Amino acid sequence: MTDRQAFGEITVRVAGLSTRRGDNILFRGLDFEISGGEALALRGPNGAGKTTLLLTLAGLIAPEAGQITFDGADSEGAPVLHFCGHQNAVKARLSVHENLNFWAVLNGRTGSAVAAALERVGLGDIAAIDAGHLSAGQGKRLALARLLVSHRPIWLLDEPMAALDSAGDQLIGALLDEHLEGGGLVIAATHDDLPLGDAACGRVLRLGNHS
Ligand SMILES: Nc1ncnc2c1ncn2[C@@H]1O[C@H](COP(=O)(O)OP(=O)(O)OP(=O)(O)O)[C@@H](O)[C@H]1O
Repeated sequence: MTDRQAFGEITVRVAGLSTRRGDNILFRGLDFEISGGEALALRGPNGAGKTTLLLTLAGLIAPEAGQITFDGADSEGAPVLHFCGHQNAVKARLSVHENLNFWAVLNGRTGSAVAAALERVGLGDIAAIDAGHLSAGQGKRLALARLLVSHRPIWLLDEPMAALDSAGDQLIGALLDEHLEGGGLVIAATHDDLPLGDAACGRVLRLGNHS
């Protein structure tokens, strides 16, 4: 582990994974492996199963068959992953600061302070307003700030660049690069290229018949 690494070695191994939604098996016999320092972009047409795969990896949908293992995960059972869905999980009547503080309490204050995380994502000046007033891109920035307040090595991100402006794309690129440099890993459903730096290890997994 180098000085820059925040996490120990971790590998996600997926073997023979099949997941059903309704009557349809969306993917069958899926095998892949991803380790700390790598980012895997899930690509494919609408309905291909990208979100479903993220939900399955997060343990929110039971697979039809196959195994998912997190090698190197803390044997004490400390949470290893963040799941950021395409809905931002924002409570409209709480302030921006209160929303993020809720997640810090729930997930553990193992990363940046709430105020620092809000500054980092560009919401420091509007921390006191009700989150219901946020624009779509600001809501996405608030969701991304959750990644910063609790240190977890595995980030599962659904459309992380959705609604972000070009500065927001640069922000997510910087956050991803730092996370990978620290030994974390990222699996992201996306229709666009992840804005990774040149040094980052980006891979692509295509889902669906038309990809
Ligand atoms: N609860 C459900 N019951 C039945 N089918 C479902 C359910 N949830 C999702 N599906 C179907 O599963 C398929 C995969 O959906 P999913 O959201 O994983 O696709 P996606 O690749 O993320 O798509 P997009 O690019 O549009 O976000 C879709 O055809 C969807 O209609």
